Amino acid sequence: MQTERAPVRGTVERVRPRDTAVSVRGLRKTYRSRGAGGTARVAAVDGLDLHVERGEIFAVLGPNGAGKTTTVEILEGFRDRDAGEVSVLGEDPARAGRAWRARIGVVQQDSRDLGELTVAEMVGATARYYPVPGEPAEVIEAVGLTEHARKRTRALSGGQRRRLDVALGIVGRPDLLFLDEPTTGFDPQARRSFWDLVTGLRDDGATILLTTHYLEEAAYLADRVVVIDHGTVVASGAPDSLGGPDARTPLVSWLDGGARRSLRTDRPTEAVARLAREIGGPGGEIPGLTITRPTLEDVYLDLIGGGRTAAEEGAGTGAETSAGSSDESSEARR
Ligand SMILES: Nc1ncnc2c1ncn2[C@@H]1O[C@H](COP(=O)(O)OP(=O)(O)OP(=O)(O)O)[C@@H](O)[C@H]1O
Repeated sequence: MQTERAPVRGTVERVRPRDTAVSVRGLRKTYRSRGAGGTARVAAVDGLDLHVERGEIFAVLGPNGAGKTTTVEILEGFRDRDAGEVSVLGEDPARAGRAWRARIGVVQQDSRDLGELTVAEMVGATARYYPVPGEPAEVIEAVGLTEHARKRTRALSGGQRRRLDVALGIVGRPDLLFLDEPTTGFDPQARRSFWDLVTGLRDDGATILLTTHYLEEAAYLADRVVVIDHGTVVASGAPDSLGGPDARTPLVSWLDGGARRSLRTDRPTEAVARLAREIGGPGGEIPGLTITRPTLEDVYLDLIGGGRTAAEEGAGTGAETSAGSSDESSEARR
């Protein structure tokens, strides 16, 4: 369990465990689905464990159908589970009451049916459900909808509707905010301001549980990520350490007689110096040299079995590298 230093009166410090926001053990959910061949059972969530600490942004990643939305809906109290222990802000969502719900903010995957109300009316009406809501005009400003505040919600664009969903999710000033693919349809600028908004909420003490297919979003926002596939956890950790240290080993790549060659090494400077001596042109210039460090997306794709092929990495030939006899610990020919 992670700990934080908590100052105690005087000069003595003690170590205390951080609070838990969400705890899940052995979660299971099976659906019946009807198809041409009769009724089949789909294990959407298959023995899932999660631990989210208060005050962190926690991202749940996984391919389509991995079980993310089912899991999140169970945590939100909107879906029953078949088995497993679930605690959200100290309560079981299947039994929690109105006071618990007022502490939870939800932005679901699908936009709500919005109808005739204006943005300002909708946010104002939603605020009244909560004991200590945010100021509607400030919330509308925070999601960048001020100039559309008097517009009827049915007249909003897709990205503007999504921003309104976010406004409705945060207007109750939740302790725990669920964001299920919140930035789908956002333009790049809106996505950036949304990221600032989310980090601001975290800095104000909220816990955020985010599902997203945008890996750069998870890399930017999340304190920790979990990758799930077929309803179970395949990896978890901080975005920059997911998959273990070898997963981020840099790739040095260059052209040799027209063929692209590459070398994985945790000492790229040394490899480049050797290449410059051995195959470098005038001034030691190495043709087509690139050095890349795998991104969260690369690591994710490897974890779920959709990693880059040698061809995608530009190796093509599988030829041995001239630096291939190096003693670099994590060398791999591509
Ligand atoms: N109401 C339902 N009835 C039957 N099967 C369902 C139902 N909801 C989800 N499933 C199935 O359960 C599995 C997990 O679905 P879920 O929506 O939780 O995945 P997801 O990770 O959120 O996917 P996506 O990234 O596409 O949103 C899928 O195989 C899906 O087809």
